[in-house]
Amino acid sequence: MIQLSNIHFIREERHILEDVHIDMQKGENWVLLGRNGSGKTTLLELMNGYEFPSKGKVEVLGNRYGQCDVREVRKQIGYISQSLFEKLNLSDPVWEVVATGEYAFLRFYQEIPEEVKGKALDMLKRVRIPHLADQPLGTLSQGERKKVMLARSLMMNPSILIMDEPAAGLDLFERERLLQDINDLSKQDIMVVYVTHHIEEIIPLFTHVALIEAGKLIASGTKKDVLTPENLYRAFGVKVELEWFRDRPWIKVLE
Ligand SMILES: Nc1ncnc2c1ncn2[C@@H]1O[C@H](COP(=O)(O)OP(=O)(O)OP(=O)(O)O)[C@@H](O)[C@H]1O
Repeated sequence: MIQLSNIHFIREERHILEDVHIDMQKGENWVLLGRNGSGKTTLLELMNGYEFPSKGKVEVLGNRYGQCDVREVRKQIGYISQSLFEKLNLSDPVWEVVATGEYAFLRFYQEIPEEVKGKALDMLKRVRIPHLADQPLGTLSQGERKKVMLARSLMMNPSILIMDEPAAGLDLFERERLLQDINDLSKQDIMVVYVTHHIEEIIPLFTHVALIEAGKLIASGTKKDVLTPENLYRAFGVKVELEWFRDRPWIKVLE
């Protein structure tokens, strides 16, 4: 569903990505894991067609970027990021913010059809915040805001859902509630691509991990193959021990 081949991304004489290959197949859900500034968000921008590689090939849902209308491909991709959140209007009621996802608008300037409103309310039920439907977006907690983004991105029934550090800034309770909603996506026919630097966010939904350091791929493949103390040391420069509990990896720092 997403193929990145021989990707190089050079800006201002800096090699930000170097010879990256990742092949994401249907039925898989991926985590891109790596330190701050390793190139994770840049990879997401390439998948969305907001950036183009200096060299290499990006193919998404059978469309080769550069030879297709990227806007058409984007209609099948949900993207959750802080920069998108910042474009939303904090005074709009939550249900309306969710409803805008149906058309990939940022705001409505005309009446919203009843069926779209109904669908938005259903999405809010799905992420367990139906009681917040009429509240202005700006009054919500950080965790609730992330759930609104998730509900909004599901409105257009995407084939791929890309999330850039959705759990950043959440406390343990809020993080686990959000991760539970994301894990529930396993019931749906949707590929999830998730960026984080926190290993414990690799919930059972995720099947594969790409580990990246300074723009280079250290390893990519099934999570049990990639998440070894050796690979994590290469990516994070910290010696760790790793333990699997309920199909989630937990780490102990050794030094
Ligand atoms: N258009 C650009 N021009 C110059 N430098 C860029 C550009 N885009 C990204 N970079 C640089 O590339 C590096 C990788 O950035 P990126 O945002 O992809 O990292 P990241 O792994 O997502 O980091 P974080 O976890 O901190 O969000 C950073 O050092 C960033 O400053």
